[in-house]
Amino acid sequence: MMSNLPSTLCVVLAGGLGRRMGGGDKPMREIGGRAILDHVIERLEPQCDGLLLNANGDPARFARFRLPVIADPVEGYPGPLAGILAALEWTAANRAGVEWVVSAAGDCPFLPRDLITRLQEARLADGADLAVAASGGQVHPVIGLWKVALRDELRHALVEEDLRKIDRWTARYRLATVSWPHEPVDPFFNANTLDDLAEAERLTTQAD
Ligand SMILES: Nc1nc2c(ncn2[C@@H]2O[C@H](COP(=O)(O)OP(=O)(O)OP(=O)(O)O)[C@@H](O)[C@H]2O)c(=O)[nH]1
Ligand SMILES: [Mg+2]
Repeated sequence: MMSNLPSTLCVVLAGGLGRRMGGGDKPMREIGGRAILDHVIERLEPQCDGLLLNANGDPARFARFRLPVIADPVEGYPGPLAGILAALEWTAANRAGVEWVVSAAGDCPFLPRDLITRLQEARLADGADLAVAASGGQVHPVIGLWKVALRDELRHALVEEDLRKIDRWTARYRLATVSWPHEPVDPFFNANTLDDLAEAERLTTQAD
């Protein structure tokens, strides 16, 4: 990262089933002639010290992105916390010294270009363990800054306690919340349905 903030990896969460869109990989759906994942990578790559892709099934379908593809380390599609756990455990095993991971959803084509800086700065300013993003008065806990050292506690919560909701896990820690303006385009707009894809196509001309 081009600052004096701590080294931070980024994980793109693409581990969901995309049921509201009829299944398949939402990040591979196209907007403006490119996969949503291309938009996500273009926005995140300059901000971080390495990108990971969390996805289940055959990693070969993502080969052209040339990213490490890491599967959920727990079975049964328990939700985005599984992808966050995958990233924290991968980072601990493969990138010694990196203490922070930012997660972003793979269906968000307009992510802020200052996402990591602002999450890290808020976390430091508040003396927090974690930070999450918000816009338009809504918190988006899938987009957050996570401490690698909390991986065992997260694994315990997921596996032993069957905890699923991100909010229920973050409530256990000191949490910073960082808001972004949602005009002209909500940077956390996410494409969940085919109608959302059409909406994203319209918004792409207005996004920065
Ligand atoms: N690793 C992992 N990520 C998940 C899981 N479920 C959802 N996600 C991710 O969490 C983010 C937000 O989830 P949704 O927008 O609901 O995506 P989804 O679950 O694929 O879609 P629906 O089935 O329509 O709800 C997306 O980036 C998903 O890829 C899961 O079980 N494992
Ligand atoms: Mg979504």
